[in-house]
Amino acid sequence: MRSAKHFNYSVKVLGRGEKWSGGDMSAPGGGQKVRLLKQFLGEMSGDERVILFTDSYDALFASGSGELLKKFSQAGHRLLFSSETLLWPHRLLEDKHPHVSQGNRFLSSGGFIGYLPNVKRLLADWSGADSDSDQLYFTKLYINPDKRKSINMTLDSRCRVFQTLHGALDDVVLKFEEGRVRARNVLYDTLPVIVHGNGPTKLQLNYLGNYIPNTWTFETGCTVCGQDLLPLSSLQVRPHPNTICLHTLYNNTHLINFYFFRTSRIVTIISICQNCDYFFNLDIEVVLKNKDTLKILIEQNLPIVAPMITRAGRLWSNFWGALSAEGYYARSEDYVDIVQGRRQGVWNVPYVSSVYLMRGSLLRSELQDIALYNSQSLDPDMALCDNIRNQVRHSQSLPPTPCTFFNAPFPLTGVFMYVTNLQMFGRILSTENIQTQHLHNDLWQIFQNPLDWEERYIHPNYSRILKGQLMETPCPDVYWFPIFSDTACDHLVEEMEHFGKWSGGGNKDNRIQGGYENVPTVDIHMKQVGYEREWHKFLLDYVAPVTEKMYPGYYTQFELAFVVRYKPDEQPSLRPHHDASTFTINLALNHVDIDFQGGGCNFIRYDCAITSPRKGWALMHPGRLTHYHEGLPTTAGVRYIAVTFVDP
Ligand SMILES: O=C(O)CCC(=O)C(=O)O
Ligand SMILES: [Fe+2]
Repeated sequence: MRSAKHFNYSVKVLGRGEKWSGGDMSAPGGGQKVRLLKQFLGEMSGDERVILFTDSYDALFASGSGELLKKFSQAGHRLLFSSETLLWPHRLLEDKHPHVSQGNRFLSSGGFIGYLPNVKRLLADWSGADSDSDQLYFTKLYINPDKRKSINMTLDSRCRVFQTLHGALDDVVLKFEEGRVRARNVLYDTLPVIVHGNGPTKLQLNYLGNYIPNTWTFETGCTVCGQDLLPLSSLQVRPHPNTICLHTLYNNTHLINFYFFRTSRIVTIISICQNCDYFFNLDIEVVLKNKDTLKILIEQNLPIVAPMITRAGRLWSNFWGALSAEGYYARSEDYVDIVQGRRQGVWNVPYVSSVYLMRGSLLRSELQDIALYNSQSLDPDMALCDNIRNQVRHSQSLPPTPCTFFNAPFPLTGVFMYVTNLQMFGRILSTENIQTQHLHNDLWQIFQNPLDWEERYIHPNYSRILKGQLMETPCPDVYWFPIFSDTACDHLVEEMEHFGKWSGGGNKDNRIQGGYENVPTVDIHMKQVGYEREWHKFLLDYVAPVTEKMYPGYYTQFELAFVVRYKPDEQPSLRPHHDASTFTINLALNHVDIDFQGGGCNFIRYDCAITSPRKGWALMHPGRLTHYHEGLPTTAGVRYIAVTFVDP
């Protein structure tokens, strides 16, 4: 309808509101269309009147009536039929088909254009049942030389007017023209006027419909995305729509619950959605960054719409642009452009997951009687989309229009699913290799979900350091900069306390090479809690850029990293010493005056002490020779630091 309106076709829909009894594509049928058309044309007169008939729910217009009539007249016959590559329902009739010099040899009943008297002649002999095959009826007339001649019919073999997609998927591509898009048949080098997604090609038609005739073009972007919006202000009955959110937002500490939530959703959705306006599904692996997401989705006013979210820096997203023959993921030609935002719009796609808004009314009508997430063979998300694609969408009633064009109903219209990338909405977490054995498992997520890790654990002012701001030099060649967030400090301390195997602070230490520690502290090595790889990654990604600024030429290859605990009644201080390092990173994990009294690091040669260490800030200083140093006594509370010896 959108494409018809675009070209100002006036549309008469035949059989609207009537029960369809013409079959469901699983077997020959369609006779109802012929009966309806014959009935309708009975009252019509005019020898030079041209009638275009097309199937309706799976067709779209790529050009206007001027081109249509011109091509019809060029065909040199009074009735022009759509053609297709496949012969059905009776393959034995093949020999009877006239040969064509180029193009499809077989008739397709889904579309034709002709003068009224010829169309009437075509329909004159019909006395079949609604469930009889229209395809067979028309085909028999066509292969009968006398009938063919008297009706003066021919086939549009090279798809100049009608493009059927079944059997021709590889031959039809999008052709972008200035401000408009057409389909191009690359086999016959033609630009069809009507594209018909006959047979199992509905998803391909949806794909083409995302562009044709001007839905999205390079010049205009999306031209329909702002149409038929539902302003939130129009929802006046209740101040807030009765949206149901089954899943909590990712809270960073309970990644693993994702699995639990997934199964619970399948059970609860059916019982909970009795009278909601919308069903909003939000899986636990979704990180929404756009606080207007729900508003935007509601306003988009579509049966099912998902905000596009992606895995940071990857091509992974929560939609598929195409399906493979087996119903699994396939990459559409535009997938990468959509994921990377080079094409922005609201896209009709065969699969969405993780986060989407569904109209509540859908659950009470089209989707009422099905177990949404159930399937014999598919996982719950795929089952949902499969079920949705295969449901009937009750079309909205259209105003009556003058009848120059005909159209027929069909049963399986499918509920459309859309994904919008008009705005940035958020990300999907990677849920692979989730560690569960630690107290703060998210600390370990630096590899899997680096962006989320950074947001949570890196100091908000860290980026200013890289811009050359905020760096302090409290003592000669000692640099001081923010790096860890409060949460990072807390989690690391809590993780260590949870682990609990603090060293005794004695010289004997079989955790290190040689088994002897010259300057022992009460500590736990990163390695002991399985955090060595992650700590190294943290050093590489966040410390090395600072190091390379201050001490150029040194890579961060750490020898030893550990968390030290100072307590008045345990080990309160550390005697003057050199570190076993070229330089050292000394990261304060808690607050002086709040968590402890005293403490700090004193550089003896310079008589320079940092006595007010800041939580989350790191000291970076040479380890030997010039920077002989000591840990000052902690007089109350507990002081924690994370120390890394770097020795490239
Ligand atoms: O207490 C401090 O800040 C100094 C710690 C230290 O020098 C070390 O652990 O090697
Ligand atoms: Fe030291």
